[in-house]
This record gives sequence, C-alpha cells and structure tokens, in this order.
Amino acid sequence: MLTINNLSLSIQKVPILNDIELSIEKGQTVGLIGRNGAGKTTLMRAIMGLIELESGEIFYKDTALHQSKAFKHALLGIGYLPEDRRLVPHFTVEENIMVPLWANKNADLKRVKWVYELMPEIGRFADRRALTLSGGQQKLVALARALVVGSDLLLLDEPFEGVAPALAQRLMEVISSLKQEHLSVLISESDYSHSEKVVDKVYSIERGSISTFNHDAVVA
Ligand SMILES: Nc1ncnc2c1ncn2[C@@H]1O[C@H](COP(=O)(O)OP(=O)(O)OP(=O)(O)O)[C@@H](O)[C@H]1O
Repeated sequence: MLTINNLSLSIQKVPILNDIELSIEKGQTVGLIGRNGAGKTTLMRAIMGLIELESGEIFYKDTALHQSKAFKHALLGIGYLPEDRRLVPHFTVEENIMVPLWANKNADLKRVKWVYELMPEIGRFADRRALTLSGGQQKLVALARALVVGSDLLLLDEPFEGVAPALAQRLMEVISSLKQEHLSVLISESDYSHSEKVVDKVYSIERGSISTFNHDAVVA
C-alpha cells in the first residue's frame, strides 16, 4: 500500500536520511523506532510531501507521492499526527478537528461522527480551546483530526511522547482498535515501550538509515 524505495534527503546540505526502504501493507501497523535525532520526523514529513527528496520514490497505491502536492494527502485518505501536534491554540477542539475538512469538498461528515464515537472523551471537551488542554489531551485531539481524513493510512509521529500513563493507555486502546477498521498505520517511538503492543512489524532507524527490520514483531 505504501512503498518507499531508496529514499535519501539532505537538509541544508547535511544528509539526514540515507537509502530508506520501507513498506506498509493494507491493515498493517508498522513501528518506526529510533532515538531522538534518528530521522523519524524527517521521514514522516517526507512521506507527507513536506520535504523534498534528493532521490528515491514513495508510492501510495498507484500514486507517486514524491511527485504529488502535500495538500493532496488528505484527499487520498492519509492522516498525519505531527510530533508537535500542530493544533491551532485559539480554535476550539471541534474547529481543530474540522480544519482538514474545510478545503475538502468531498468531506465525509459521517466519518467525523465515527471519530467522536471512537473517542467519546473528545466530545466532552469539544467546545474548549485547544490551548486549555493538557499535552496528552491535545495528542488525542490531534489523533482525532488525523482520523477524520486518514481513512486509509495514518502516520503517527511519537503519539505517546510526553503523555501521562493513563492517557497513553487510552491512545493505545484507540490505535489498537484501528486494526478492525483495516487502517494502515505507521507509528514512531523512541523506545518501543508502547508501540510494541500493537505493531505487526518494526523498522529501527539509526542516524538516518534503517538498521534492522523485524517482519514479525511480537504482538501482545
Ligand atoms: N530543519 C532542520 N534543519 C537542520 N537539521 C534538521 C532539521 N530538521 C531535522 N534536522 C536534523 O535531522 C536529524 C533527524 O531529525 P528528526 O527530527 O527527523 O529526528 P527524530 O528521530 O524525529 O527525533 P526527535 O524525536 O528528536 O524529533 C537530526 O540530526 C536533526 O538535527
């Protein structure tokens, strides 16, 4: 479903990603595990079309994502939870969740309803401004926003980072439940402590290169 071939890129002439090969099949949850600075965020941003590649290809179904504009990703059913959440602080939770749909004429409002059913706690603070929420609650909202457009593929960049244990557990439940929806998920983490429970296979990334690849992660 998503195939990355020989992807390399530099930022300000410094090589950051080297010859990355990665694939995700439909319905798979895939881990991308590496320390701070390993290149996880850069790879997610490259998949989202936010950084230009130096070489290589990214195919999503039949679409060459490396030749596609970033705004098209939402139309293709790809949702993204950035590491820093990127909520609009003065918008309400509901407005933040709706932002990706504003530019989408084919927006599926049934999907918004489904997201609220999947995460009922979001409905309880729908009218609050994003800046009044805890970091963990903001991650839940950012996940809801990613799910509203991410009907096929979700890119989750360190969803558990800085989140209190109870909310991390809740995020984990929601992410685990996505398997029933046959969503494909790429989830990055620095130490594999949470994603271990949900992933089907794992890539380790070290200094911009995939160092190991375990096709059959142990799923609890
Ligand atoms: N805009 C930028 N300018 C210069 N260097 C950058 C830039 N973005 C990323 N880098 C460098 O690229 C490398 C990979 O960073 P990246 O953020 O992708 O790592 P990461 O695995 O996501 O780690 P973290 O969890 O710390 O974000 C780091 O050495 C970082 O300093």
